[in-house]
Amino acid sequence: MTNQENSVIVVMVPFPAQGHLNQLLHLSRIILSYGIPVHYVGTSTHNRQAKVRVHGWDPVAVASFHFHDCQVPPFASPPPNPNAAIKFPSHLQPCFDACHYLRKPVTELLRMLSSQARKVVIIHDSMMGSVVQDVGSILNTESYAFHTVSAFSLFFYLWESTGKPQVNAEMLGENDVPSLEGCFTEDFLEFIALQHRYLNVTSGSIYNTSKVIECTYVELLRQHMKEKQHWALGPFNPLKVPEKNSCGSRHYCLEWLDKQEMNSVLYVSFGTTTTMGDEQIQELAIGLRRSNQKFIWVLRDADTGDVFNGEVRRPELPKGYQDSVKDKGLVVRDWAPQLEILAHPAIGGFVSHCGWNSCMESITMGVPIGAWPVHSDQPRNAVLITKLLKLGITIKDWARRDEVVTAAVVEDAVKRLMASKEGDEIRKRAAEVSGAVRQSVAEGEVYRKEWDSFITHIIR
Ligand SMILES: O=c1ccn([C@@H]2O[C@H](COP(=O)(O)OP(=O)(O)O[C@H]3O[C@H](CO)[C@@H](O)[C@H](O)[C@H]3O)[C@@H](O)[C@H]2O)c(=O)[nH]1
Repeated sequence: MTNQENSVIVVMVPFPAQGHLNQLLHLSRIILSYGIPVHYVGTSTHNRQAKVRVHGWDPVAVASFHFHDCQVPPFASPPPNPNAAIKFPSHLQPCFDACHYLRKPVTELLRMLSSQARKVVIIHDSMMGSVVQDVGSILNTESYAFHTVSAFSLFFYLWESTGKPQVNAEMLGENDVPSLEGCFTEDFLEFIALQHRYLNVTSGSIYNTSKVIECTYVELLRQHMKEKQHWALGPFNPLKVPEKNSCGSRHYCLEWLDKQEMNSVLYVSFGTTTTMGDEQIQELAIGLRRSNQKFIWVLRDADTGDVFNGEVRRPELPKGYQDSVKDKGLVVRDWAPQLEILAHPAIGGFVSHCGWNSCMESITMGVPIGAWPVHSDQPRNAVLITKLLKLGITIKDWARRDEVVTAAVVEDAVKRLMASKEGDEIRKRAAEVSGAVRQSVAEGEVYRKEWDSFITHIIR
């Protein structure tokens, strides 16, 4: 056998939305560090999106992955609706539905790779089950589902959808778990159910979480799916970010942060799938100003299905706002280097929608969260962060999700988080938990053990 025929290769099949593309790209970097070649498969648009938005490590490193650009028929890429009753980004559904066309090219690629290697290991987003449904018919292949959400929210989703079977462990926090009402559109719930039907053909499940923070829920998932192997391989995001990018430059907001005192700046960002209505933007703007705290606010609409084409709405701020917060606040309208911002010592708090990437990035960087969930798994992540891990406070109460969060609520919450004894205590705890997660990455500790077990398993 040649070296190549004797080799194991990994193929990543991500779901085409930033919070998903990003996690499998981070995972690719770690797998490559074990000397295992990584192939990353998607539409040309989404591969390009993943590459241009690499964060926390040198984008030049992506040249080491094999990207496969698949062609799919053009899909509609409408703008988001800021006034929709359910805030789930339903404008992305045509893009999600277009994944259907990836089944054929992905199967062809897997057949081709399986003839060249001893084993092909497919790691696919759990939302891409239908795309990799032919894996069972291809020699030398095995597949693993990657779940992009917290073990906490995934466990409760699976547990509820299978009629709440008896579990052995104590059900920590069950009474605090909000229902899924208002979290998804019907179309997307159907989409999830369809994709989950293919989970039974996978050999195991991978999570971007750490046992340091979610041991109970990883264990509950293990009990719930006893026939599968489970690995908590997070955090995927780097723990140490480079000072400068490969061109030697830094984003202007990092330069601004350099001039601020430690823990003195609040970071406000709602990820890539949130679009706020004008009234909510006005209230948030006024509340931030009245809090009298320094802030960086990333004010963008949700991504569209194709982020490189189409009109982008520029949400309106109150008249003269930017001048009125000069020296105190920065409003960033474009892509912000979030991981680098959270890693900066001047950041002392994060107003977040609680997307799982943002939660993991904030936890690893030791930044407490003001939780403002908007849709999907976010209300449950908010409970995990505020009630179970005690790493933040609630800003938007999910029970009152249909109401605008007023400037007075924003002002009060920002002061609590940034300028109160309560905030200082949560910051101290956030630093301790971040330290424990970092410690877990050391030789012989829990993160290494999970990785050693996973790599030994896939190269066997
Ligand atoms: O200007 C920006 C905006 C975002 N980000 C990054 O984009 C990612 C956003 O991911 P996340 O925080 O998870 O939010 P969403 O984009 O909303 O993620 C979707 O996907 C996640 C994973 O499934 C879910 O947990 C969320 O609820 C879902 O909305 C993070 O890595 C951020 O660091 C930037 O770097 N700069």
